[in-house]
Amino acid sequence: MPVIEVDKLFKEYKTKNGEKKVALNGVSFDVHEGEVFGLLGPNGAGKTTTIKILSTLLLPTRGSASVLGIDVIRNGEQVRSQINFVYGGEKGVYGRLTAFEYLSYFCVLYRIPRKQQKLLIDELITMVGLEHAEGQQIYTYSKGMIQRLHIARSLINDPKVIFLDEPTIGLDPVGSKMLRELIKSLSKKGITFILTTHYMSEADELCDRIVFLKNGSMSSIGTPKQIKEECNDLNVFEATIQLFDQSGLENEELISVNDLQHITESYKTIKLEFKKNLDISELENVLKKYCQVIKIQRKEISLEDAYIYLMKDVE
Ligand SMILES: Nc1ncnc2c1ncn2[C@@H]1O[C@H](COP(=O)(O)OP(=O)(O)OP(=O)(O)O)[C@@H](O)[C@H]1O
Repeated sequence: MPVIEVDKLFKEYKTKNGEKKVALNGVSFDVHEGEVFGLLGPNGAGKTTTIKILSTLLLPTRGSASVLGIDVIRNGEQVRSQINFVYGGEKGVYGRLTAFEYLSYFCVLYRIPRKQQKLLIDELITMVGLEHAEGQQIYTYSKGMIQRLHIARSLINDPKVIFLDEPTIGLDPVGSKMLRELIKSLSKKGITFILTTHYMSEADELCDRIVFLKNGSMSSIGTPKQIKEECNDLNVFEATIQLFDQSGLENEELISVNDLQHITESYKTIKLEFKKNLDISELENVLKKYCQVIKIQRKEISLEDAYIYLMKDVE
């Protein structure tokens, strides 16, 4: 049985001036035990609304959803004891407490018996790699360390499902990497993660499956590989060129130039997208009208390429 079942979820908000805003328009998906499942899409696509409904913070207008077979609408309290969540850039830490004191406070809130608290906190602190900083006040922590502390906090009630809303926002590459490794190791232990992120390389590395939301509806669902394969009429090349007619190249109808990145003053590497299935020599002939071609190669489609391609008509 899936850990999460979402069936035709529909959510309509009423805005302050009385207008109606459809945030979710019939979203359905299942998530399985130990999966890292990504909700991806542009601002306003409905990701946070989905997470809020599944974590019982918001009721849908129509549709149904369950976590571990428990209905989130009728039995929210039972669901809450089985889940937890971490929001990216979360402030709610008490800087003057140490990590140990902070987690002790939450142990009390979660009614963990006093005798078990120390053992549990030590275990969690080790799990998230903060044992060297356990006695330090939290205001001395880096953002990455704070985010790992939030993960430790989210594990206190032994949740089966954890919701992560942009967990690596504002973290440096090393902090992000450590957090991703932590999420992967916890998912191997059977915890299911529902994650939102705007970082496509992160989703590609971390997520077993992904759903792309677009204006409240599902546009694609599958493994990152399956989603990239959906874009089979997208051709991406990378070329190193010496440009003599920039505006000509920018206006060339056959090519869409994604990225104009300086390598040296005279050479540029550009990423090119084609709708038509040109081969490399045909592409080179088009480019030669505007530049000298030093090197050209076909690139594998990244999840970001797929995202931009699949989301291109979002308002
Ligand atoms: N409380 C609210 N009242 C009215 N409209 C809302 C409310 N909350 C969200 N919305 C609208 O619902 C839509 C979906 O919002 P949601 O926050 O779920 O998107 P999101 O995909 O999480 O976006 P982001 O990437 O910016 O976090 C948006 O158009 C948003 O403006």
